[in-house]
Amino acid sequence: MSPSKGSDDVVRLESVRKVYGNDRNGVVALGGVTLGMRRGTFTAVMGPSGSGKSTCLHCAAGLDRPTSGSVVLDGHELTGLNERELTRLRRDRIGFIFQSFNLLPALNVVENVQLPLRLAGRKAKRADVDEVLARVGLSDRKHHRPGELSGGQQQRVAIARALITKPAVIFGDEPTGALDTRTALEVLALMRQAVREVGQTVVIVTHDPVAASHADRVVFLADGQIAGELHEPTAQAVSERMTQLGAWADVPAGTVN
Ligand SMILES: Nc1ncnc2c1ncn2[C@@H]1O[C@H](COP(=O)(O)OP(=O)(O)OP(=O)(O)O)[C@@H](O)[C@H]1O
Repeated sequence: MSPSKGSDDVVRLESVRKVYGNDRNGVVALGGVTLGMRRGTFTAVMGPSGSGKSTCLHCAAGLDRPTSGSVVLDGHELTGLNERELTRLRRDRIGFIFQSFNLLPALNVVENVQLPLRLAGRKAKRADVDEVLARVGLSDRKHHRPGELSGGQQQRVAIARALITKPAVIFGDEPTGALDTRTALEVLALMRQAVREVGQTVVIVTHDPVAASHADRVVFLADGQIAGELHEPTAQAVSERMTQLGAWADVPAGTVN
């Protein structure tokens, strides 16, 4: 396969290797991955359990450091940055969406959305907050706390919180993993909309072929290596590729969409 190349890449991993533990009994989570994500595209990373998906996402987002290789995000080489510089880069240029939403329970919706800007010492303009909340369909829930919202609504707050900083990339680690099918589709549609309407770059890890079919491209990992990719994927094609990779071997029949 030929990973995408070129200056349009907003994230680029070059020969990224990640070994957990020491040289003798280490686990090779990534064995030299080269991969680019173009600006304004939606990429899903898939692969069997333990294939290195989360490690790949974490290295790309500066949450984990590669053992060797290079990661360039929005023109910045991450591997040379110290912890403080990495923290600032994550705060200013990256949005995160997690399976478990990660909202602060004591803050209401508006305050949760404003949080990344506050942490950066920037003023969150009310009009900007209103705009992102309208975009995710939560204009009527501004003063609710997370505990008063459904799972789908909480994830929409997390998307609004990720969008408010206008990050170079939004990374999602199983962003629909805790949602029912219909709610997951709404959340995926919102991410798709952010890509289409404001040119947002989105990269998610998912186990779900239906979720992956919303992406422009699916990148498959197996044993810490790129094992192929699909463009304009259908859920059926993704599912077949996962079967070829032996992804469902340990899953009881009928539990995969
Ligand atoms: N902190 C760690 N210490 C040691 N080994 C780790 C650590 N994190 C991940 N690994 C190992 O690295 C490999 C890749 O893990 P990773 O979590 O990236 O896979 P994954 O594809 O995201 O898996 P899953 O789909 O099950 O979440 C696995 O063998 C895992 O056990």
